[in-house]
Amino acid sequence: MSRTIIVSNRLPTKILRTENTLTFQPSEGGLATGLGSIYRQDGNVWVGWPGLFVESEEEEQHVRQELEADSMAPVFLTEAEIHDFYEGFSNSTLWPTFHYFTQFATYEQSHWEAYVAVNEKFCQAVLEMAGPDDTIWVHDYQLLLLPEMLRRARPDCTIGFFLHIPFPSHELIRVLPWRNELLQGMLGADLIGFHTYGYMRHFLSAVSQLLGLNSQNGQLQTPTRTVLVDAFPMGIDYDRYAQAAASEAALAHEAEYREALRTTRVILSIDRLDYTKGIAQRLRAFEVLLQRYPEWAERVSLIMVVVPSRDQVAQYASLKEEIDEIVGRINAQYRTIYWTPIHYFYRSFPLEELAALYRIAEVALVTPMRDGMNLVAKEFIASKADQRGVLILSERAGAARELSDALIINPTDTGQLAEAMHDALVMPEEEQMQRMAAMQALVQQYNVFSWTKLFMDRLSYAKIKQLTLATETLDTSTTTQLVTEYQAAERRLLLLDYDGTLAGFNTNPQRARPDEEMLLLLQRLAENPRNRVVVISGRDRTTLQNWLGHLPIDFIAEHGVWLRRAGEEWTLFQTLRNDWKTEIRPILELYVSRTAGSFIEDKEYSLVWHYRRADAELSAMRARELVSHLTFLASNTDLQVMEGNKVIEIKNAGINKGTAASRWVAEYEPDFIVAIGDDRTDEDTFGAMPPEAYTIKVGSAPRSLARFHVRGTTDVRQLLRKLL
Ligand SMILES: O=P(O)(O)OC[C@H]1O[C@H](O[C@H]2O[C@H](CO)[C@@H](O)[C@H](O)[C@H]2O)[C@H](O)[C@@H](O)[C@@H]1O
Ligand SMILES: O=c1ccn([C@@H]2O[C@H](COP(=O)(O)OP(=O)(O)O)[C@@H](O)[C@H]2O)c(=O)[nH]1
Repeated sequence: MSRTIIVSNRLPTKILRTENTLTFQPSEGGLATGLGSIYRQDGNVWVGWPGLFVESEEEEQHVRQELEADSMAPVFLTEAEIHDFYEGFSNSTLWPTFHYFTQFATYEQSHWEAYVAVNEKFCQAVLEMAGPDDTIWVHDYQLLLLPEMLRRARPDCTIGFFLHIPFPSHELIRVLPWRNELLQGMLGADLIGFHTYGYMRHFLSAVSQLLGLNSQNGQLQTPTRTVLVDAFPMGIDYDRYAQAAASEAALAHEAEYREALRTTRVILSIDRLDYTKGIAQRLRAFEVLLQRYPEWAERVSLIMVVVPSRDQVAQYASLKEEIDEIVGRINAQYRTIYWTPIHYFYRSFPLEELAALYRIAEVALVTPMRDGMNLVAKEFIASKADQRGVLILSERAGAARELSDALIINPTDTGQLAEAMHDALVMPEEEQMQRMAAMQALVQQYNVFSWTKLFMDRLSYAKIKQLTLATETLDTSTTTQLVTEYQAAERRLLLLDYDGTLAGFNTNPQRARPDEEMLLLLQRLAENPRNRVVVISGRDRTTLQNWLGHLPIDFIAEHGVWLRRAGEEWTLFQTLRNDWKTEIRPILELYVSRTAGSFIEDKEYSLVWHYRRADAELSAMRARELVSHLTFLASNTDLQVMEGNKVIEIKNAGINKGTAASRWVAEYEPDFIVAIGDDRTDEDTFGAMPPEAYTIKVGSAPRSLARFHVRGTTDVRQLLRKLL
């Protein structure tokens, strides 16, 4: 039976050692609490770290058995690994960078090496248990390399990846020395999910700017596969929190707290200790509230739960000291015999006590500087059976994209936050209920179960999409078949595109000169009297002549405008005009001046706007604009607009690589054809070939007319070598 293997750094159960006994208890943190409700279904299993350093093999065995009985498989980490991988790379490099706190980020090579090694450790653990039909669902920033590692070991397996923290602007990602490896690691997945569309947009932009990979509607083309990218705002187990809040135990705790607090009204804040959560700023805002509105003294208290977290990381330890200091100062200044302004707890609470806190609070303060989602906000909403209560929510929490009925604030604006607290305390009940009802409907419907289903459905869709889009890979057996047919044939035609096929791309096209090996390969292939080798390119004839003209090969240049048979003169495909250039060139010049890095190539019978060196997003936008502008001008003329790989070309209509290549097929009457190309313009060649021809697309091949695809220029070289 197929099942889902959830993989995250932390398991939903953590194990504590007190003297000689081990205690198993629920982990804190949104990932563990959120997914805690789903992993036990359908034979699923959760792979992760149990938070314990085992001291003997027997202990390891015992822990493994206990966890296995509850559908978990532990990955044990050593103290050194936790230091370098968890506290180091995960929480001192990635966490601050992804939350826009680069001033706290460190860049240690040894931490990176530990990160790679621990991701490999997780990879081994997953591979040991994953069957061919299992779905692997990798979670979060601690395991960014894992999808690609798994993909290398199991090319066909189904892998989903979800990032629980923000994905920041490309400007922050580019600071990381290991940025490309991290992005490549994520791209091993079939589906990559984020909490919000904003994070998804940043990711696609980073992938485009740093790896040069394009996407359309969240569909990303890597050299080998189509990867889907989408936004899935995570929900909570609504009923669990609603039921906990209605439980006898929660009511009893609430009664206790009420008795102790007497008539004091309650503002609540609950977070892990983290500088991203805006705890210090929130305390200052509470102080501003007491200064601006002295009438709240003795009438309102802040109950603040801070759950210990990552306290071995220096920034967390100093934040703890800062919070202690601010709480001490405010309490010392405002406290009376009858009233404590801030009730501060530095520990975690069991579910029923948390539920009682959610119940008793009239206002919840969720005011992070940055937060992937924030589940506390949603748990507060689920706990409010009587719909009274106000949520104050930071605009920089992922949850703010959904919970627009909260009072949305900028967490750095302490004045605004203090006013929001006042507004919340005086908000009429009717308005509270209206806002709360709307948020409850949303949080109840988009819960963690619907979130999981949506993700899993989309992951299946990603797999189907890959199958329908992909052309067949030119694997060992099809290559053997190709070579066998080639060897048996008498009249072979080899149509080879140049850029992206024979040669790799260079940001300066004039630098993509042929290397010695390519020249030798073409020479030797063309020397065989049974072969006709044609380089079929969009390049101008002068460049092709200079680079390859001494070889005994044929040429189709400028996408079919100029033709040359080996040893003969260049001829035009048909009579052409180029008087149109005077009108079109100024338009292209306008786009060059508006798009830094782009330039014009003036060929004999065409004009080309190149944008490979320009900013990816800006030039993609300009390219759309230019195509529609040129297409409008070209209508009712004999001109055509062609889109290639980061180029837009305008030229005489009716001529393309396909029409030119057909002339070779008709004249030469080959009994074997191989046509290789990487570009939109090579599709014309593929489309013009008879069905038995070996048409090969270089790179991933959504909607290609080619029968096969290979990954890149290295594979092309290998294939040509095999033909010799
Ligand atoms: O495992 P820890 O180092 O103790 O940290 C706890 C978790 O913190 C982060 O939670 C995130 O996930 C939540 C659910 O999606 C989300 O609401 C929150 O905004 C995130 O910060 C972290 O991403 C997890 O990996 C940690 O386990
Ligand atoms: O004493 C506590 C306080 C909080 N939490 C839980 O910790 C999670 C915090 O998740 P959130 O998404 O708000 O932030 P994260 O800590 O993951 O960054 C929530 O589910 C809380 O219920 C907990 O288990 N024990």
